[in-house]
Amino acid sequence: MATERVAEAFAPAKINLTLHVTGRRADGYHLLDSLVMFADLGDRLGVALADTPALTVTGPMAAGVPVDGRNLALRAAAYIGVNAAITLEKHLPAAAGIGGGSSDAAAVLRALAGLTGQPLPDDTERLGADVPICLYGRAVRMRGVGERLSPCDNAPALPALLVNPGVELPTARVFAGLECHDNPPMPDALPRFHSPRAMARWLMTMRNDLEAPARALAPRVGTALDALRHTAGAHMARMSGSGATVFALYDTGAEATAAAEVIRAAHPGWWVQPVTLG
Ligand SMILES: C[C@](O)(CO)[C@H](O)COP(=O)(O)OP(=O)(O)OC[C@H]1O[C@@H](n2ccc(N)nc2=O)[C@H](O)[C@@H]1O
Ligand SMILES: Nc1ncnc2c1ncn2[C@@H]1O[C@H](COP(=O)(O)OP(=O)(O)OP(=O)(O)O)[C@@H](O)[C@H]1O
Repeated sequence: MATERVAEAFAPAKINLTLHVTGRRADGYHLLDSLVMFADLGDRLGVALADTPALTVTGPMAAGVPVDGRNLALRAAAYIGVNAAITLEKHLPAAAGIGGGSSDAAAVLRALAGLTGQPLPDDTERLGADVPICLYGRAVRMRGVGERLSPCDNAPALPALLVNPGVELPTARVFAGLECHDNPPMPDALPRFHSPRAMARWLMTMRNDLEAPARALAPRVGTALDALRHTAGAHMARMSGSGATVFALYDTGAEATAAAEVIRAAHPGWWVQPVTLG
């Protein structure tokens, strides 16, 4: 029976600090080895049990987000067979490599599990490759196509700047542009990270294998990476996921905020957000 109770849920941006493409399955999906952390910035949802499914999308990044059955927030509720009325306040750009739709889906699954007492479902990667990591919600290494998770408990909080240069990159097109599908994974054992600087130094020796095809499709990804690398205090800059969002890492939040001002002044149309990753 329908109730008025609304569960509030937060859907943080997912950042792939590394993304090694290590193989390809028979169905065409790629095997990955990726270290993921989450930002203190994300979409905000309200979820209530209802007689029929409903979705309202608002917020600064709502333009162009589907409001019908294509929306992953609605698909997540349908996946567990619950009718839900969902409000989605969009703060993350879509098709941006930071897991917007997957994070919304994970937030809906968590909220509905709380409202109904049902356990979280298995096989959530069928909703989207990033849904299992978004359900996990904190620093994690993902392998396979995203279903093999190992905790990364020793990562320090990382001051970071996220920049999206205003170009949507469909994930499938970026994978299709990969020249080599069998690249080396990260080392079996990850080091212990004692500080943001130590972690950034190690991350510099790792890769995002999707960066080259994304830059070829959208040269503005390269422009944004160059701009970030030139900001004061930036240890490293890399693309997240299949792009086009890029990030840089700093020692302090003050450095990330100062860098944000510099980038905003030079590129007023870009989405620029200082955050902390955890
Ligand atoms: C690249 C990542 O963002 C890394 O976190 C994710 O693996 C992608 O997650 P996602 O956007 O939820 O991806 P999906 O919507 O499941 O897949 C979109 C398309 O990208 C390609 N795809 C995706 C994931 C993967 N491991 N290999 C692929 O080849 C497939 O063509 C797929 O049809
Ligand atoms: N809740 C949602 N928020 C944003 N886009 C959504 C949502 N549900 C479905 N979509 C559709 O999914 C497409 C991909 O958007 P999404 O934000 O999930 O990006 P993504 O780059 O695939 O994320 P990632 O690859 O990091 O998982 C969008 O173009 C949009 O049409």
